[in-house]
Amino acid sequence: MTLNKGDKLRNMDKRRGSTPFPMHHQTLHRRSMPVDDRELRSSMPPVLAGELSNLTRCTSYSPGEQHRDSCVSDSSDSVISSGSDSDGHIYKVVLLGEHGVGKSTLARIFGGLEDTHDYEDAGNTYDRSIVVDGEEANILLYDIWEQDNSQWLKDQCMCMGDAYIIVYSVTDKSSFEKASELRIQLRRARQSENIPIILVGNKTDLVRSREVSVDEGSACAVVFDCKFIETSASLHHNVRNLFEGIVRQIRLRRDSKEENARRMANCKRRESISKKAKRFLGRIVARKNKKMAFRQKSKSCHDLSVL
Ligand SMILES: Nc1nc2c(ncn2[C@@H]2O[C@H](COP(=O)(O)OP(=O)(O)OP(=O)(O)O)[C@@H](O)[C@H]2O)c(=O)[nH]1
Repeated sequence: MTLNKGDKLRNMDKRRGSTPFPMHHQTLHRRSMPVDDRELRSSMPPVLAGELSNLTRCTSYSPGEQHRDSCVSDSSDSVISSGSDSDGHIYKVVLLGEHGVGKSTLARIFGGLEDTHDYEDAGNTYDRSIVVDGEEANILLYDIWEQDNSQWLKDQCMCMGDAYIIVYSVTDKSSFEKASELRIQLRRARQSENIPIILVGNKTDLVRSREVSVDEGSACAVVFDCKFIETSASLHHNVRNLFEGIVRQIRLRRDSKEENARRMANCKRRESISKKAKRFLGRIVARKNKKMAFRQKSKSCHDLSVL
């Protein structure tokens, strides 16, 4: 039986119900293209307009699906604009990385579509509202990076994000090297900005095929001044921490010190006694280990809740 697009989307809605994200991660709606691309199209070389059409396949919404166009459809929210929605907390997060490292798998988990094999309709931009530290944040996650894209489109990707997730596979050394290159490109493109970036070593479940160690990953993060986490999209390990972490990193840079301190205090209040004890012991051990200055710094790249 052939399903029409509406049926497929309704099915996806059902799958979204089984998302591994916790209940408080409410899905508002999913969009498969950057919001309003008219501005972008008018400013681009004609030959690239077709390329953008492929890139941003537009998906219609199923009738019951909640719409939020009032927040997102005006032209100020085009692909290339960024930062206009900080008050509404719509954060544009862009996935970067070599082919096959797991970007789309991570994105689908985030979008609640991890069970779908209908990649044609899965789209490449996901819009979710998640609650982090007791406050809601809206994330637009762009899974549109392709090595084969034109330089112009790559440049757009480098400019449009409020935050970046650079993914490599721990089973593929060359993807790790590519991740470093991407970090350098990003630094060049956004020189004066302090953009949140998380380096992600994915596919940790493939233990026997590992080519990049945790230490190599964190050392790279320290050198490139970004955060670091290892994930297994297949096992859903650390995926939630990754997306919560990116929200925290954005907030730490965007919001006032007072606001972040208040959040921190709230979090600590909610922390269990065992977590508090762990943190306390961690601090004592770190203080005693004076020779570990580098290690301490590299450890902090694992903590996605601090700068
Ligand atoms: N074992 C394992 N496989 C994974 C993991 N994440 C993704 N994969 C698999 O790796 C393959 C590539 O994953 P994708 O999500 O398509 O990778 P991508 O980075 O989006 O690739 P491109 O679209 O080519 O850029 C797929 O077969 C996934 O099922 C993981 O954590 N563990």
